Amino acid sequence: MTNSSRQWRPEMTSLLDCFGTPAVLLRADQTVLAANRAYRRTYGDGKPLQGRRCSEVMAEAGHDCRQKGNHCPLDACRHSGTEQHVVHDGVSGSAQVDLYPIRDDNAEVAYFLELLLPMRAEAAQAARVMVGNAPAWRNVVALIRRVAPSDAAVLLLGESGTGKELAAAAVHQGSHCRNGPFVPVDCSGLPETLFESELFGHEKGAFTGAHSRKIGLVEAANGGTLFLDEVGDIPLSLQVKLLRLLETGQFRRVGGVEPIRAQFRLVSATHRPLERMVAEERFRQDLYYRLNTFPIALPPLRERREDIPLLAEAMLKRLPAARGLRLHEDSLALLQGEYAYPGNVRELRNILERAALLADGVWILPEHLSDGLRRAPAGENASAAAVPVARPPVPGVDAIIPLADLEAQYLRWARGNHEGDRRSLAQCLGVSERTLYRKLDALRSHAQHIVES
Ligand SMILES: Nc1ncnc2c1ncn2[C@@H]1O[C@H](COP(=O)(O)OP(=O)(O)OP(=O)(O)O)[C@@H](O)[C@H]1O
Repeated sequence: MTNSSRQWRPEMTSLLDCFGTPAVLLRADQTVLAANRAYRRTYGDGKPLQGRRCSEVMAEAGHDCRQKGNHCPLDACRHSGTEQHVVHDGVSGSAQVDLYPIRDDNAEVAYFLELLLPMRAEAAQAARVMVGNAPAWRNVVALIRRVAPSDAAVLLLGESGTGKELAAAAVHQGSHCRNGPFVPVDCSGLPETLFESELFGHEKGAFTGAHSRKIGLVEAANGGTLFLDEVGDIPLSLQVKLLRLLETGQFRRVGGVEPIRAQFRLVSATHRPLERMVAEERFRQDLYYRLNTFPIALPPLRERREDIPLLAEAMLKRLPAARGLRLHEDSLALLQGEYAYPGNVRELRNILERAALLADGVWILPEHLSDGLRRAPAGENASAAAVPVARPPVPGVDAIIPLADLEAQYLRWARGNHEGDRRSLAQCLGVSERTLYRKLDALRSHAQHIVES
């Protein structure tokens, strides 16, 4: 089915009107096929928008997606054929953009359904830093959104580097304490002798060296969120003191007599198997129940490999050492390969940081990646990545390959990187639109053949 046969039908608009938030049906070349009332009101000044490109409509409404460096979910969806969820910034606020491919009888993507959900600034900020599109990760984000506005104690469970602190900050941002402080406490780094005074503070002269009164972390978290990181590392002897605080909401500074009241949202995290520790009597059961009102398990990176391109892209943008570096497709294949990432997302960030320092040119190449990664087999699904990966327009100059292969590679690159529609791409390539369709069709059936064989 071609774009021209995918015509507007009245039921499309009426179907979209079932959504309360702005919703629009798009063709692959970004033209609007149908838009609901909320979309027309918010972005179109109430005018009909059919046939116009969504990026133009958004730009006129002050949401210039491209200029602001927002990631285009339609491009990503066209490449991957899978739904996309991103956060876009505009002059009048941020919105979560959900994009779904709608398939025809032949399972070909016929249209794209885009839903825009306006977001509070804090929630948008949290979502932006919590990169990921894999179902397991989206589930984490959905649970955070659900629990954040409540008072429930959240327990984040997951291996080191899976994003527990990031998730704790997102709970804080989405809670009614968001204007208060977010106070992380690394429970594994506190020697037993210091635990009480760090947590509860001390009075002047409470012990040798206590030259002045000190406010503890619990008091500092008053009106905000107390994040107990590595809570499974608290020794048994101190667990009872923490339990008392959580049960009474009160504590005493070391050397003090006055009980002090503190109100805070409690979020804890651990990589330890707390349930087993309770069974082995290494962790108090009553404290476990206090902490564990709402558990959220964070998946290890090896169980959400499809997020590696997105994460890598986001990290390369943030790393000062990356200075516009691009990830070569062979490097991405290695990153998405069989490597187990024991250090999870933190390890991925470290790998990219090191690679950025080693790379001289524009590309991060396989030789810039760590040895452990290079020993693991490369992933087969790298080219089906959710994000269009920057790749050189022609293969390495030191290789002579069949012209037909070169043309196919170049076409794939041109299709992924050209900003305009098919007609303008055909013009740039110096061929007719029909020829371009024929060549792209041949590419598609070749890819299909590879998938099926
Ligand atoms: N989904 C994500 N999107 C973007 N960055 C992430 C994501 N998950 C983790 N990171 C980054 O990975 C690093 C480690 O994350 P974080 O400190 O939250 O992990 P953690 O589970 O608390 O680790 P630990 O248990 O060792 O304290 C941070 O730099 C964080 O910004």
